[in-house]
Amino acid sequence: MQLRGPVVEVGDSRTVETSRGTSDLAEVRMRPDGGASDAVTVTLWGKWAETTDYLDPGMDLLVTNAEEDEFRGEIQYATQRESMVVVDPGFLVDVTDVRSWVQCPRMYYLNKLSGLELAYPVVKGTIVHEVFGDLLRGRDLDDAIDEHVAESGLELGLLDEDPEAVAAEVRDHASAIEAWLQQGTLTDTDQWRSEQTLVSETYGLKGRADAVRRGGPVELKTGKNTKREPRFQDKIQAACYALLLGEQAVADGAATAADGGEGVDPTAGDHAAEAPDTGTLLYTKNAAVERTEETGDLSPAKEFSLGPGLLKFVVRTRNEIAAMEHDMSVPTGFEADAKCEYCFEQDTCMAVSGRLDQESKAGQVGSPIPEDERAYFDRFYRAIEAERRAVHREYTKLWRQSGEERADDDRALIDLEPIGRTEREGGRWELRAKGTGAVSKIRAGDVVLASDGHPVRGRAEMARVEQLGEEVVVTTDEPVELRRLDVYPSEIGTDRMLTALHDAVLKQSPEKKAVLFGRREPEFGEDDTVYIDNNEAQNEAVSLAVRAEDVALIHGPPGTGKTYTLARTVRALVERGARVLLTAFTNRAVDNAIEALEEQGYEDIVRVGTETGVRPDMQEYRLPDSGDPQELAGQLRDASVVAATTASCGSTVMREQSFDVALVDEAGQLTEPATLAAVSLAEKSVLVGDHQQLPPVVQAADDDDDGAAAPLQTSLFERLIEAYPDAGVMLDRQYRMSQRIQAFASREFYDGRLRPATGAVAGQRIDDLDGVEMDALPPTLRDSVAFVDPDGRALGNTNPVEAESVVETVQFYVDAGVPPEEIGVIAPYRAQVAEINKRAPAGVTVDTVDRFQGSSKEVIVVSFVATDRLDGPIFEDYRRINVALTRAKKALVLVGDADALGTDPVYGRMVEWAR
Ligand SMILES: Nc1ncnc2c1ncn2[C@@H]1O[C@H](COP(=O)(O)OP(=O)(O)OP(=O)(O)O)[C@@H](O)[C@H]1O
Repeated sequence: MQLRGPVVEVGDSRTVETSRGTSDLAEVRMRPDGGASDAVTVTLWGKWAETTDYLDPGMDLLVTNAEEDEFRGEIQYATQRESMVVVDPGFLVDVTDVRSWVQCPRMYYLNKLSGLELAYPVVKGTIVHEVFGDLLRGRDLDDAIDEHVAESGLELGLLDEDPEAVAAEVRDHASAIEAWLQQGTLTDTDQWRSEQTLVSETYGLKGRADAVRRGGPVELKTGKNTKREPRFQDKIQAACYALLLGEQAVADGAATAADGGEGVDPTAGDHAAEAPDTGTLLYTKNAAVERTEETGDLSPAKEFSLGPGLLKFVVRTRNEIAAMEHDMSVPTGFEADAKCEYCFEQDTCMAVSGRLDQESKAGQVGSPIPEDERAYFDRFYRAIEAERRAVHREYTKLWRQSGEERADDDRALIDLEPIGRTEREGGRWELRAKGTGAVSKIRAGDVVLASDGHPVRGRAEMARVEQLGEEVVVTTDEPVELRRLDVYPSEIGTDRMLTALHDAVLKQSPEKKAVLFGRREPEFGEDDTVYIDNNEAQNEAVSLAVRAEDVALIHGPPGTGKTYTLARTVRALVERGARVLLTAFTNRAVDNAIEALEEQGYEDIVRVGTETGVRPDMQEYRLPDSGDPQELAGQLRDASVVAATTASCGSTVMREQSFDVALVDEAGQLTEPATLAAVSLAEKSVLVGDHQQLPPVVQAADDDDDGAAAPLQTSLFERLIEAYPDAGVMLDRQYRMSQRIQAFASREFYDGRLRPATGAVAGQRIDDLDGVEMDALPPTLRDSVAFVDPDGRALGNTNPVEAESVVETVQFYVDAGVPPEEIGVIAPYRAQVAEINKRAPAGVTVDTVDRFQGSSKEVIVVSFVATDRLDGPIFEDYRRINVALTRAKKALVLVGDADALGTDPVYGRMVEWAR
C-alpha cells in the first residue's frame, strides 16, 4: 500500500540485529492521506533510514509498497524490499539537477544561481542533440546539420566560431550516432522515439529523455569516455529516466485496463519493477578522437544494467535535493569528492562563495557583500523559490485535476476530435483536430502538452500551437492522437529571476548598486534642451532620462503618451551616442515602442524575439532565427537600439550584451528581479510605468508559504518612485479619454492631477465618429459614462442576464454606427467572457482586464458579474478597475449590480459617478 502525507515526528536512525544480519532502521510518524488521517508510525529500513538525516516535520513523505502490520493493537507500517521513500514528492526535481548534484552538490546550486553562460561546448551540444533527434526521425544528415548550425548562427557568431568547422565537428559526432543506428541492433519492430518529456507523480522528478529505445532510456553525451563503463553521473541521469519510464509503463497499463485511464491511480503500481533494465549512453566524441592518440574503449555506445539498487540511489539523491530546498533558504551546497581544479565552474564557485561568504573547497575570491545586500538576496531568493513552488503546484494539477477541471480553469482544451496528421519536412508532424469553441489561456505560438487524453498518464508530446479555433493545429516531434491540449507550466521565469538576482547583486560593483540599496539618491546632470514643445511633463521626462546618471522614473497614467515619450527618449539618447536596450514586459509593448520610433522617423532597430511573438509588421526588424554567424552577430553587436521583452533579456545571448541605457516600459508590471534582468545589462536605466495599473504577475498566492513571495508583488518601479520621488516625473496630460470618463480615475488614483491634454480630447463625443448619430442611441447611453443594472444573478463565474444586457448595449452602439472593432467588453472571468462572446457581434473584442492593459477603444462596456459579495480578481485590487475604466475614449458603460458594488467604498463612489 502507499502512504503519503506530512511528517509529524522523525526518530533517530539505529542499527539492529535481524534474522538476516544487521540493518539500519528509523521510525517516522506521519499522517497518511495527505494529512487527513491520524498519525501512524512507519519504519524505514536499510538505506531508507538515512532519510531521517534530512527529513523534518512538515515535509511531505511518500512510501510506496509499505507493509502493514499490527503491533500491540496499533497498525504500523514498514518499508519492504520493493518500497521507495520519497521526500516532498510535490517538489519536482529536474533530472539534469540530480545529475549535477551527484557530480558536486555545489554544481547543482551554482547552475541554478548563475545559469548557463554562452559557451561553445554548450552550443555544440545542443546542435548535436538536435541532429540526433533528426537522425532518429530518419532525416538526411547533411540537411539536419546545415539547418541546426544555421539556427545557432547568432550564438556561433558571438563566439566567433566558423560555421564550416562547426559543421565538420558535428558531423564527426553524428558519425557515432549513425554507426550505432546501423549496428544492426535495431530492427523495424524496435520501438523508438526521440525526446520524451516525462513528469513523475510518484518520485517528484521531471525531465526530457534524449531518446527511448525498446522502452529503455538513451542519453547522448557530446563528451569523450574511453572507459568501458558510462560515467557515474550519466548512469544516474539514465536511471532517473528509467524510473520515469517505469511509471509511464504502469500508467499505460492502467490506462489500457480502464480505457482512458482517468481515475486510475498509476502511483499504486510497482514502477521500479516496470522500469527498463538497460540504459544506453552514447559518447559521441569517441568517434572523433584519433585512435592513435587514445587508448581504451573507444566505442561510443555503452550499455549498462539498471538494477533496483541504482534506482533507489537515484530516489535518495533526489530526496536530498528536495529536502535541502524545503525551507527555501539560500543553500551553500557542499562539495563532493570531485577535484575542484578540473571543474569548469571553479571561477563561479569561488566568486559566489566569496560574495556570500560560504565555505567552499575551491576557496573564496572577493569580499562578502554588505549585510543589507545579503538580507535582500536572501529575501528575494526565498520569494523566487516560493514562486517556483507555485509553478510546481501547476505541474501537479496535470494529474490532480480532471480534464474538466483543467478546462474550467482555462488551462486545457479537452474533447478535441483528431481529424488528420501530416509528416512535415524535417520529420516534424502537423496534427489537426476539430476544436470545440471553448476558451483557454492557450494562444497561438505557445508550447503546450498535446495528448491523446491525459497529459501525464496518456501519450503526450510537447507541441507548438499553430492555430486555434474551429480547427486546432499543432506541430510535434512525434505524432500523437490530438485529443487534448494542456498549458505546460514552465520554470523559465523563476530560473531567470534567480540568475538576474545573481547578476545584479553578486556581480555588479558597489557603486552601481548604490541607488538600488538606498546608499545614495539618484544623480542627474545638466541639460536644457527642449525635446517636446507641447507637453511640459513629457519634455521633463525626456530631459530627466537624458540627464540621469543612474536611474530615471517616468510615471505614465493611461493615455498620457508614455510610448511617444519613450520613443523620443530613445532618439535623444541615441543622438548622444548611447547604445540603447528598449524593453518591456510584453511583446506588444515592445512592438508599440518600435512603431512609435518608426513614426518619429527612426528605424535603426534590431528586434530580438520569436517569429510568433513579434507582430507581423515588425518582422522586418527581427533578427532572423538562423543565418550566417558573422552576419547575425554583427547585426546585434552594431545595433544602436536592441528591442526585446524583459523575459528575453535573461537569455544567454542577451546576458552577453551590454548597453549604455536600458529603457524598460511596463515596469510597473514587472517583479523586481525581472526588472533587474534588463537593468543589469546597462550602465543606467529609465523605467517607465504606472504602479496604479496592473501589478507584477505572481503565481504564488498571498498565503502560500507564509507569504514568502510577497517581495515579488511590488515592482522595482514602484519601490524606487516611492523612495526617490525626485527621480521621477508624472506625465499628467492624457490624450485618450473625454473629461467625463477620466474624472473618476484621476480623482481616485492620481490625486486629481490627470487632465485631458487638449480641449478636443476633453470634449470628444461618440457622435464625433463618422456616421454615428447620438439620436440613434437610447437616452440612457447618450451621456459618455452610463450605468446599467440589469438585475441579474451571478451563477459562479457567469451572470447570464448581465451578459445579455452587455450584448444588447453593444448592439445599440453598433446600430448607431460605431464600428464593432472600436468596441471592447471587459469582464472579470473567462467564463463570462465566453458567455458574452457567444452572442457579441463579430469584431467586438471581449476579454479580461489583464488582456486589455495597454490598449484602448472608442467604446468600453464593463461587466462586473458579482451580485452578492464582491469577490474575484477584478475586485481584489483597485488597480484592476483603474485599468478597466481607462480603456474608453468616448463612451463607457458599466453593467453591474449597484447594491453589490455599493458595499465597497471605492466601487460605491464609482457607481455614484457613473449614474
Ligand atoms: N506630445 C504629444 N503631442 C501630440 N500627441 C501626442 C503627444 N504625446 C502623445 N500623443 C498622442 O497621444 C496618443 C497616446 O499616446 P501613447 O500611445 O504614447 O500613450 P500611452 O501612454 O503609451 O498609452 P497607454 O496608456 O496605452 O500606455 C498617441 O496617439 C500619441 O501620438
